[in-house]
Amino acid sequence: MDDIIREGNPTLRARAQKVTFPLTAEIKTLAQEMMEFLENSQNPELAEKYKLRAGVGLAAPQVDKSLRMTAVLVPGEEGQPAIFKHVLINPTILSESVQMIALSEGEGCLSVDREVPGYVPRHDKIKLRWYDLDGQEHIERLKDYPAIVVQHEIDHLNGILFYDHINKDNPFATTDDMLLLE
Ligand SMILES: Cc1nc(NNC(=O)[C@H](CC2CCCC2)CN(O)CO)c(F)c(N2CCN3CCOC[C@@H]3C2)n1
Ligand code: NI
Repeated sequence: MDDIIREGNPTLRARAQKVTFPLTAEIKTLAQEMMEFLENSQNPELAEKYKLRAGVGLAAPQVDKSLRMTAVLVPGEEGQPAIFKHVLINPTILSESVQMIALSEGEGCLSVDREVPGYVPRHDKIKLRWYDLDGQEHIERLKDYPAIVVQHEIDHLNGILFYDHINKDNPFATTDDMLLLE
């Protein structure tokens, strides 16, 4: 897994390019490496051994590839299958709920080496369309945690970082109907 780029690298603020099919071998390899990184980062032994920060998502721009591709690995309970494990190519949010939600702990980012406290308001439900490595179209409705992760990743494809959404005047401001996810 090549190095993850940090704030200041212009690639993080660029709009990533759509991926064209058929995928090159290079892009297929990149997709596999991104998912492998997430798997390793969620394995306590490997994360320790390779000094990896844990991740549930990784977007291609974070490894300096300005492509509309992201790997997402939202684990299930111990020993259960993952809740959402996909490489999303050219993902699009087709619709989004009025209902907003935020992680009560705020968010972090593997490309941001500092704590930025505050709620990151996101849509609680999204209807997501993406293409898989074989070019097959998928459409799924996501809610709560998986929806939050996917929105964080799609933001990266549009040059948006999580703290862009934090209220400058009151980082922990909540609208009365905003859900908080523990
Ligand atoms: C919420 C969380 N964020 C972790 N890190 N940040 C990330 O993933 C960034 C993306 C997430 C930040 C908020 C929404 C998306 C990476 N990003 O920058 C990509 O754009 C975690 F690591 C984590 N978990 C819970 C599940 N646990 C399973 C066992 O292994 C440890 C793992 C820890 N939950
Ligand atoms: Ni991130």
